[in-house]
Amino acid sequence: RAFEVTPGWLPFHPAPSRPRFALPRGAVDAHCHVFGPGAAFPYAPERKYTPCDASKDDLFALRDRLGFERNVIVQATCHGADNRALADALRHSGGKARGVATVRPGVTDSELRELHAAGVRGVRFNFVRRLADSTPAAALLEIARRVEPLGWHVVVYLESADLPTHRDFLAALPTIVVLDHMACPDVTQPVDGPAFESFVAMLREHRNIWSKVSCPERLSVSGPPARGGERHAYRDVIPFARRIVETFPDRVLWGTDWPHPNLKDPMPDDGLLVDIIPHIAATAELQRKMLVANPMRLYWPEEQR
Ligand SMILES: O=C(O)/C=C(\C=C(/O)C(=O)O)C(=O)O
Repeated sequence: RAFEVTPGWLPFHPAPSRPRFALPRGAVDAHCHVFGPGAAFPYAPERKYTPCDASKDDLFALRDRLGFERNVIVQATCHGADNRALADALRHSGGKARGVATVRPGVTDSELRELHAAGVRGVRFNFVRRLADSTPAAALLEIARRVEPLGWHVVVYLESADLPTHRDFLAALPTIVVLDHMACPDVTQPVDGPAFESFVAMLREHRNIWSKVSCPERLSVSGPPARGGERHAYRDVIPFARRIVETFPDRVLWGTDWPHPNLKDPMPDDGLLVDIIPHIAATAELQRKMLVANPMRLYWPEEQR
């Protein structure tokens, strides 16, 4: 069955460069997705966009090209709560990928066990207005309570303007909570201004709340490097990510966000995104925590190094 790709959809970069930054051994790309292929894994009828296909083989080829060893594959909203494409990618990863699924309130215990057996270790709640569905907070809390005994955590995608609205909900979650992309701060504001201070204060107050420091390309106003410009870019985002990495070194994760859903021009070179890492995690120790120790503790606890 052919799916009409959303007009203006940007496909992922066809030939990412090899990063100059050498990732530490065991590095994990802790935020990426697989899309379809739609012919085998149909996109959800309730989706808000229709992407171009981005298969597990494409993802694993990118992993090897960039120098990662493992992936955490996050269910994308275009597949709704149909986690078949995700589970298929996990099962074909040779144990090198774990997943974060989307489930609905009616999910059965056996479906949760099946997802766990495939390698799922968390659920995702999406409050970003253009992506969100209408599941009530009480139902999401119930899902969190049901997955906690499995050792799963909750990934939450929301925007900083909505943080006050969801603060109590986040505080009530009984699991580790991982906020996507630092809850999308407004990087035109000061990094020590009131808005980002309240984000930092929340992580300080709740030791179970972690943050991904990914997606500068989504958050940046200053944008990518000029053609042939310096390799590291998104200068306006770096101070925000750096502050979170240095303040909470044991509670940060990093991901490519490949294949970069809903990104407007220009599609980033994933190799260049990796080259930003030393600018947000300035020491080998901070890099090792963010890229290896933290994701291993959360997704492969049984392999604790
Ligand atoms: O992939 C991201 O982290 C960001 C986006 C989309 C999704 O995560 C999704 O559809 O699941 C977005 O901002 O549109």
